[in-house]
Amino acid sequence: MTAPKKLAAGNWKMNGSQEALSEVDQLSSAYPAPGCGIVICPPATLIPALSERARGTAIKVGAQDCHAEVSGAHTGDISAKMLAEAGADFVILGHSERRGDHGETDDQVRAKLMAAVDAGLTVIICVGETLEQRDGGSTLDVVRGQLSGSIPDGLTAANLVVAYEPVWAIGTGKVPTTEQIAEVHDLIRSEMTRRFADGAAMTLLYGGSVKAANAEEIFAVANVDGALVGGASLRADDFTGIIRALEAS
Ligand SMILES: O=C[C@H](O)COP(=O)(O)O
Repeated sequence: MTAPKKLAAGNWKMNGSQEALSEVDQLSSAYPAPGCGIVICPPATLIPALSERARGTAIKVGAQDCHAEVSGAHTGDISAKMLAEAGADFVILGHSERRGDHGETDDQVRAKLMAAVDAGLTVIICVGETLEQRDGGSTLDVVRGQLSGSIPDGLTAANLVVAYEPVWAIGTGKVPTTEQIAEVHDLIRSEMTRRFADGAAMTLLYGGSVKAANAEEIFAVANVDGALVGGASLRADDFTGIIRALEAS
C-alpha cells in the first residue's frame, strides 16, 4: 500500500456504530475519483464491515493501534497481521491518547511500527507536544525526540506517514498559528529527509481541531500534505469540506 502524497485521514477514535458505516457511501459517491487519498480509521470492530463497504471505492480503511507481536498471550490486543486480514491498509500508532491513556513509550511505538510494516500496513505515526511543553519552549526537542525514538530506520514514503498533533489542540477547538504549524512541519520534513532517501516525498499530516472552516488555511502551510481528523471525520458533511479543501490545495 503506497501512501498518497495528499491524504485526509479520519480517526473515529472510540466512536461510531454499524449505522455510521453509511458515511463511506456518502464519501464514495461524493468522491468517486478524489484528488487526494481518503482513509477512515474506525474502531477495530468495524474494520471488516467498513472495508467490505469501501471495496471498489477510493476509500481506504485504517486501524487505531496494534500490538507489537504477531500472536500470543496478550488478552484484548490485536496484531497488525490480524488488522491487515480484517481489511486495514493503514494503522495509526503513537497517538497521544495511546501515549497518555496507556502509557505507551517511544520504544513500544517503535516496536509496533516495525510489526505493522512487516504486516504490510502503512503507518500514520503521531508526534506532538503538550501545552506545558510548548509553554516551556521545548516543542521542537519533544517532537525531535519522538521522531527519533518512535521511528526505526529503513522506512519509505510507501509505509510511513507522519502526523503532527499538538496535544493541546486535539478536540479543544484550539489550533496553532500557521507559523507554529510550519515550524514543526519544517522540522519533521528535515528530519525525514536526513534519515530517509525519499523523506522529501513522505506525507506529513497536521491534526488537532481541523474543520472545514480552517482546512484551507492549514493546507496552505508548507510541508502540510493533509490532515488527521478526529471529531470532524465523524460526519460525512464535515469531512467532505476538509477533503474539498485538500483537493484544492
Ligand atoms: O487523530 C485525530 C486527532 O486526535 C485530532 O482530533 P480532533 O480533530 O477531534 O481535534
